[in-house]
Amino acid sequence: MSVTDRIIVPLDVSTETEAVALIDSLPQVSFWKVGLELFVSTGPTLLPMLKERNKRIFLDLKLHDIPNTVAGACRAAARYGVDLLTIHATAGRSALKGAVEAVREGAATANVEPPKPIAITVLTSLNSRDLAFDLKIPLELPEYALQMALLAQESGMAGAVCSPKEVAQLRRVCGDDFLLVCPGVRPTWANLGDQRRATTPADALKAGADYLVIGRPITASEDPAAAFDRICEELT
Ligand SMILES: O=C(O)c1cc(=O)[nH]c(=O)n1[C@@H]1O[C@H](COP(=O)(O)O)[C@@H](O)[C@H]1O
Repeated sequence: MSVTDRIIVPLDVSTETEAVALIDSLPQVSFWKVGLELFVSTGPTLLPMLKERNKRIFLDLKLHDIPNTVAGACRAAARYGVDLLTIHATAGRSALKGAVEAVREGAATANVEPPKPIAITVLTSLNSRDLAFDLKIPLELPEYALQMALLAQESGMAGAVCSPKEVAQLRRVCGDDFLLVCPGVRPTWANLGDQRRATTPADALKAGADYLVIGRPITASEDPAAAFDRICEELT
């Protein structure tokens, strides 16, 4: 897979017009993420357009609820024919196992390929202090991220979303077939924003990430296409 195809760009905007403008300005992007801001604002309206343009779609709904509700949402999301779908690992084993089953059922009713269900381990906006003092989790952050990834793997999930700081360890323990998607990625020339456990794109790929999610360094740039190309050049 080329470096270009390993970068997922999030459509973190709130209108269809802004989303289409971004997609038009970045024809070289093959994998787009539709997340909470756009989905809550516009629903699934952008998905058919992305599919018509042969783009892959990461539907990042970060589902976190009781098993019955997660399964219902997974069944519905799978009908859109998207490629990746996120569920929080902390929804628990039953919800994760149910999600795996539900995406197959939903996709079958729409006669499309099921999305790969992937689990959020620990959001990249959190640091060790947040985990210990606010969330009261008595494990070191990398160990907790690993345990969440293992829970996802045992539940039959296709992969996990993790920080590039933890990806090497997850790759070592979970093996090569477990999909690892890393947001919280920053070129040296970009602002960190609210990301707390970031590395450069090169370090994230070297450490074993399959895909990188890179947003604002590209989308908030005055010239998104130039920023995207610069990241690809730095990776080759
Ligand atoms: O699931 C995600 O994609 C995600 C998980 C996570 O732990 N951290 C994280 O930043 N993300 C998403 O990745 C994108 C990062 O965007 P930037 O910080 O602008 O590069 C956003 O769309 C987030 O919703």
